Amino acid sequence: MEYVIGVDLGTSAVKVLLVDRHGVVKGEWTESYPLYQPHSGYSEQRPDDWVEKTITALRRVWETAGISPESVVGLSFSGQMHGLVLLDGDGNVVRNAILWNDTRTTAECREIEAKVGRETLLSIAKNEALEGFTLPKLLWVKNHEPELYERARVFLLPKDYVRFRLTGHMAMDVSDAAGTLLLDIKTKTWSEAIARAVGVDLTLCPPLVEATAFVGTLRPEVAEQTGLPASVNVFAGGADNACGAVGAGILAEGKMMSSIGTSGVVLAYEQSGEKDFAGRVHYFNHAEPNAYYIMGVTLAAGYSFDWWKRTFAEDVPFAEIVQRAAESPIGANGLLFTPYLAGERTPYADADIRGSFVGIDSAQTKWDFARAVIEGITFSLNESVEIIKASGKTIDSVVSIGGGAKSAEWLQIQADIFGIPVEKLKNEQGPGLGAAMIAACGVGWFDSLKECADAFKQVDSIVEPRPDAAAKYKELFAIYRDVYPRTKELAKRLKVFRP
Ligand SMILES: Nc1ncnc2c1ncn2[C@@H]1O[C@H](COP(=O)(O)OP(=O)(O)O)[C@@H](O)[C@H]1O
Ligand SMILES: O=C(CO)[C@@H](O)[C@H](O)COP(=O)(O)O
Repeated sequence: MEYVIGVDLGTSAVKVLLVDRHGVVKGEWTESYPLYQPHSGYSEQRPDDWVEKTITALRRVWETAGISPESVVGLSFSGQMHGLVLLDGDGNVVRNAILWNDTRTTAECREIEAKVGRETLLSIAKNEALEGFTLPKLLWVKNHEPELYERARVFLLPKDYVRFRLTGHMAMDVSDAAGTLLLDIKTKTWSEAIARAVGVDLTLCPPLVEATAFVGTLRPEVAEQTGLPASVNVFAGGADNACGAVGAGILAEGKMMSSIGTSGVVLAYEQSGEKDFAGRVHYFNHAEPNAYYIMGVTLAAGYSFDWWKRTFAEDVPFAEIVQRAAESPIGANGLLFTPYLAGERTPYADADIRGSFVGIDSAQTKWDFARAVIEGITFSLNESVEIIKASGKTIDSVVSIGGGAKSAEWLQIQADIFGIPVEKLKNEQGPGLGAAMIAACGVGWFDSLKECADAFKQVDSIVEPRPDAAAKYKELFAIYRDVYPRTKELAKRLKVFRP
């Protein structure tokens, strides 16, 4: 039997999957690493932690599966998007990576809008200047750490850096480059117009490859450390949401995915790169060549759930929290939560907003608060569902992946709030499965990602929305939507009191 490996470099951990020709996950290994948040709105990681933990996971995944490493024929990647990794001329990291959920770069976003022009930016990069994207981070380093900026010779994104360290191949895949604000989405080339307008030297931008491209094999020392054969075929891989979409079979019009990871994402397939969504949604190149997707992002989805668990129920497993929360009624006995713990992107591009509990009553319990957090995260995702529906797409079902897909109770809440049937997959493994599928196609098991998805994707169940619940959530969603406009100025005034 032959196997492929999918490496998902997430925000909370690197997750490595060993997958056979039938799409069966024969092994998995996860290694976590720290997130550094020295100030409110700051979010950094050490790129060498990613490399160290990925190498450990690559060895443990085949060892614990009890297979011969010689039977691994292909490997690819998915990774957290936008994170800035700056390298010097020797390929050494010059500073910690500034991540996708870091919101320190509001001034740089205004600088990009002033120098490039919002309409020009939207026509080329197809996305608004948002704090989470890479170019604002690059300009922040140029503005605030000029000596580090001077040392930098190239920038990479998280998974591309790990792949560079494992193979020696320096490149960035297009689906991830789409989230930098420097890529011309239609031509899939670095935009000279944007770079020149903001004063960034295009030589900082690495070569571009498609997510499906063969990029080489493992460095001998990496083969030694991982126990994998140096001859393993390595394929570029894609952005985590593009790979999540591949794994969920979002490879045709009308398909939509809901992913509750550290971030929350609602994503829909888009065949054309020529449309104009006026920046209301993210608009990125897909991991499938010459395809695209649109998506809305809740910055603190699983991150809000993590925060609540860490603060109020540290020793209670996630699954038990969700079960206890499900015992609270719809609407959590009159309690609403907004998940703006790290600012927000969709539908409010607001780095200063922070979360709220509204309606706190002395009769409410800890589990009402847990339910309010779960409902608030899902209401936020529903804002993106509504935007995608309003863009004219006909969506007949949504595939749920990530932490929110791990429990029947949260799947039901998604169906009731979205008002759309929710597909639960048998082998839901998030973006890592999409990365494995890229490798499976690359080694010739399938002729296309669509053919692979048809073979690998297995629907376990479809959760239907319950009319009575959906009606109650429609009322609650209207109240939820009133919270942002009524708290955004308060959040700005509270900013001076934040750490
Ligand atoms: N059993 C569970 N039920 C609900 N949510 C969960 C469960 N396990 C983990 N989570 C949530 O899922 C998130 C992790 O999802 P994952 O896709 O692995 O994250 P990432 O890719 O961002 O590292 C965590 O933030 C956590 O809040
Ligand atoms: O910023 C985005 C997408 O624009 C996030 O989706 C990141 O890509 C992080 O993903 P997770 O760690 O939540 O999977």
